[in-house]
Amino acid sequence: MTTYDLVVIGTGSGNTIVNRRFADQKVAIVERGTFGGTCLNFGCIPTKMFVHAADVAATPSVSSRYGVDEQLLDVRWTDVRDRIFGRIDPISAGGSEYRHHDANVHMYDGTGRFTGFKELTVDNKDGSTSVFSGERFVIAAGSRPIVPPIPGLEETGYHTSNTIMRLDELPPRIAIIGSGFVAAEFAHVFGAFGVEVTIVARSEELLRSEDAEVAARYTEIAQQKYDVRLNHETVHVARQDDGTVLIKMLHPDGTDVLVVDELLIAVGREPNSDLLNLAATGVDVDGAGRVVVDKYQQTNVEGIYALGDVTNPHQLKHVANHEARVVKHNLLNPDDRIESDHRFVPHAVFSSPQIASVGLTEAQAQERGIPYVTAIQRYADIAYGWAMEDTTGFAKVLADPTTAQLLGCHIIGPQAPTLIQPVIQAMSFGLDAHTMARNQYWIHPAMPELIENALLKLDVHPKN
Ligand SMILES: Cc1cc2nc3c(=O)[nH]c(=O)nc-3n(C[C@H](O)[C@H](O)[C@H](O)COP(=O)(O)OP(=O)(O)OC[C@H]3O[C@@H](n4cnc5c(N)ncnc54)[C@H](O)[C@@H]3O)c2cc1C
Ligand SMILES: NC(=O)c1ccc[n+]([C@@H]2O[C@H](COP(=O)([O-])OP(=O)(O)OC[C@H]3O[C@@H](n4cnc5c(N)ncnc54)[C@H](O)[C@@H]3O)[C@@H](O)[C@H]2O)c1
Repeated sequence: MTTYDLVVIGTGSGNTIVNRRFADQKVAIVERGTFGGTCLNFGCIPTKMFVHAADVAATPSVSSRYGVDEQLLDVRWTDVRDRIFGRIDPISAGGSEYRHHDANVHMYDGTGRFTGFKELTVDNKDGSTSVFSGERFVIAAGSRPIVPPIPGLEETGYHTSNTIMRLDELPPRIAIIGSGFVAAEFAHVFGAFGVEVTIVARSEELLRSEDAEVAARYTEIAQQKYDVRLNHETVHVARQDDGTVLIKMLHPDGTDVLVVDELLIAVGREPNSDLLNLAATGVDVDGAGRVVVDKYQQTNVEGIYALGDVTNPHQLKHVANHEARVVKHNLLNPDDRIESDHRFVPHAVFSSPQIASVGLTEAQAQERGIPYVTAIQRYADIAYGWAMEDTTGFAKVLADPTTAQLLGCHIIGPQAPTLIQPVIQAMSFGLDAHTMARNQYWIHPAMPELIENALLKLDVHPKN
């Protein structure tokens, strides 16, 4: 049986590990789906390309406020779609091609599963089976959309984020079941393109894992743009004779029905660990199916590392990339390993409006008994936000009252994912709010004044 020095399962962030520094090693890479993984093919990149097109499509709806009258004439969906995938698909194909001709790498196109200690069997797409072993492994198998057990769903047919971006035409109406990242981003995309969007949420609020004030503000704004059904549990779906989809929902006051043309399921993602038969090699998973790793990203089996959505609860590309860098270093420097850093993991939702967050929410600070003060700065009260006539956006910061160390930041409004970056930097390097606000210039009248003013408002009293 062939033994590889290194076996990587999954070509998302896992693929970034194998570079020239592994040229003297015999490497196997295994991929069951589209080369390049979720972010490139089904996630971050195409969604943000659609979001950008949606932002452009949405401008006429607000431009008159500035004395500029614009009209949205048409959204040529197939052109939008084909421009995006016309740019993405060749990157995936090129990556695959490169790996298939990589001198020290054997690329397996198939599904891998462990069949013994450090032994992998791959069911190749061409119908053949390969069995080999590895000295060391990287499990980078990612996650997949959860499909809830709603009666009628399988027979009716539905989309997930894997398929929705490749629709043949824009539907007149779409229902999105779920109320998290995917729901918020696709509601913006389809809403801006003129589709009637209904969000069906089990919870009483959208984006409920955000800071409460941000979630409340987003929900309020979403209710003005879309048909938002809160506290609605979908109990049945069915395809009608005319091809439309009938959705039946239960809510606290009774039942509700909805008829749409397409259905998007967006209720979270589950790790792909169950495809790997990890018990055969003795790797532990937790109750949520995540591969358990230590601070070096190593599993309980020496030489088997894991990274990304298959192991961490964040399910974000920048986290998968960070972990891939840690794993790469530790594979190359087994006697001088480094630890991954999950202290301040930020995220952004590219919805309308945009949202970004890092650190503790107020509810989390309260639950953990951490003393904090907060300050809120509205976009409307800083020069650029005022110029834009933004009326709904704000930044909220949390800090320790005695040390002024930043504990969290939550922003809803224009440029939120960019505005939050200096706060992530300050938290990562221990820069306190007081020093951050006062000991540097803030360009006037640029949007980061939102952060400067929020920091200045904090009632903090550092001793030095
Ligand atoms: C719609 C959407 C939008 C997103 N937007 C963002 C964003 O804006 N910013 C952000 O930070 N994150 C975003 N994410 C999350 C981000 O895409 C993921 O966190 C990231 O791609 C995870 O990388 P990974 O390497 O862990 O897994 P993946 O990229 O999923 O790679 C895993 C690979 O392993 C393969 N595989 C699985 N099992 C096996 C097996 N048994 N054998 C062989 N191969 C296998 C899979 O086919 C897959 O290609 C988004 C996700 C979605 C769905
Ligand atoms: N901008 C980004 O970084 C970005 C964008 C998209 C996706 N992602 C990643 O992908 C992951 C998956 O996104 P997502 O939106 O599918 O998940 P999510 O975890 O963000 O939200 C899922 C929502 O669905 C609700 N839900 C669960 N079961 C339900 C059911 N049966 N019926 C109705 N609602 C139900 C949950 O309460 C939750 O609010 C995210 O957690 C995120 O990590 C990131």
